[in-house]
Amino acid sequence: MLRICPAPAGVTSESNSFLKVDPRKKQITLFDPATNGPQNTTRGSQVPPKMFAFDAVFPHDASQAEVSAGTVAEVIQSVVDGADGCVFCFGHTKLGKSYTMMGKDDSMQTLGIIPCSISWLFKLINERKEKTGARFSVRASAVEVWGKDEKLKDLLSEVATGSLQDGQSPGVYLCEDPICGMQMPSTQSALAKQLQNQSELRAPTAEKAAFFLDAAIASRRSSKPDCDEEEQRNSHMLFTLHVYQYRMDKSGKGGMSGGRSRLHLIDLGSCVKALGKSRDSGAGLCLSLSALGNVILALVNGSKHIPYK
Ligand SMILES: Nc1ncnc2c1ncn2[C@@H]1O[C@H](COP(=O)(O)OP(=O)(O)OP(=O)(O)O)[C@@H](O)[C@H]1O
Repeated sequence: MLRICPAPAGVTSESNSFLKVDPRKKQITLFDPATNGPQNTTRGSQVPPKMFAFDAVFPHDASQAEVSAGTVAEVIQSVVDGADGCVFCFGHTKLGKSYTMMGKDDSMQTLGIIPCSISWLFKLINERKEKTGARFSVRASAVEVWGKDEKLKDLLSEVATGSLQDGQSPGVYLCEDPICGMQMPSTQSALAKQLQNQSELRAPTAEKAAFFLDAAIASRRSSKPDCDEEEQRNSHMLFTLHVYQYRMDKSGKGGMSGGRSRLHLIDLGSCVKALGKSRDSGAGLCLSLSALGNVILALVNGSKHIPYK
C-alpha cells in the first residue's frame, strides 16, 4: 500500500507533474521530470514512464481515517480470528511515517493507525464476545529499539513497576525462539529470534490500551528533550497488543480451548544517515530501510540467509 505525502509548503502541483496517481486502479506512474509530466512524454525523453501497482494507493489529500480503515481493517479481523498481524509504515525521512502511524491527538480526524487500531480491535472483540460468548484478555507491551547500537528499551517498565527507572531496561532481550526454530530447517533455527521479557500489561479496555500507548510514547528516547535528530531517526517503537481468547469446548465436558494472537503496530524511524556512518566505522551497522523489504522476503521464502545486517 502506498500513501502519497502532501507537497511541502511552496511546492505547486505542477512541480509534482512527474507523478500520476490513480487510487481507483491502485497504481501510480512516474514520468521523467525532464518531460514535465504525462502530457509531454513524447518530448524527447530517454526514459519511458514506469508504472507501479499496489494493494491500495492513498493520494496526498487522503484523510487519516481513510488510510487507517484501508490498511488495518483486515489485519484486525485476522488477529481476532487468531492469526498474528503486523502494520508498519516504511519510507524516507520526514515523509510522514510517524504521522501515519501515530497521528496527532488534537482531534479525532488526525489520529493515526495505532490509536485507530486500538479502538477498532476492542470494538471487534466486544462484538465477538457478544456473538460467540468467547472470553478475551488483552495485554499491551511496548519496546523501543534506539541508537546506532540498536539498544532495547522496555517502554512500559516504569508503568509496570510504578517507579521511575532510567536508561535501558535490563529486562528485555532478544533470544532464539525454540518453538519457531524447531519449525524451521536446522540451518535457520539460529536465526529465529524473539523479544523476551518485556512488560505485558493487562488492558481490559481500549482506554487502558491507549493509556499504555501514551506512556510508551512518553518513555521513548526520541521524546526526551535532549534527543538529537540522528537519535530521533534511529528510534523505532514496537507496540504490541496480545489477544488471548478462550472458548468453552463444545463437547460439554467443561474444557476450554483458545490461544494467543498478536497485533504488532510499529513506528519505524529512518536510518538513512546512520548507514553511511556505520559502514565507515564498521560498528553498529544499521541498514537503510529499503533493505527491510529483502529481510521480509527472505523470511517469507524461508531463505537460509536472512540479511538483517
Ligand atoms: N499527510 C500529512 N498531513 C499533514 N501533515 C503531515 C502529513 N504527513 C506528514 N505530515 C507532517 O510532516 C512532518 C514530518 O512527518 P513525520 O515526523 O511523521 O515523518 P517521519 O517520516 O516519521 O520522519 P522520521 O524519518 O524523522 O521518523 C510532521 O510535522 C507531520 O505532522
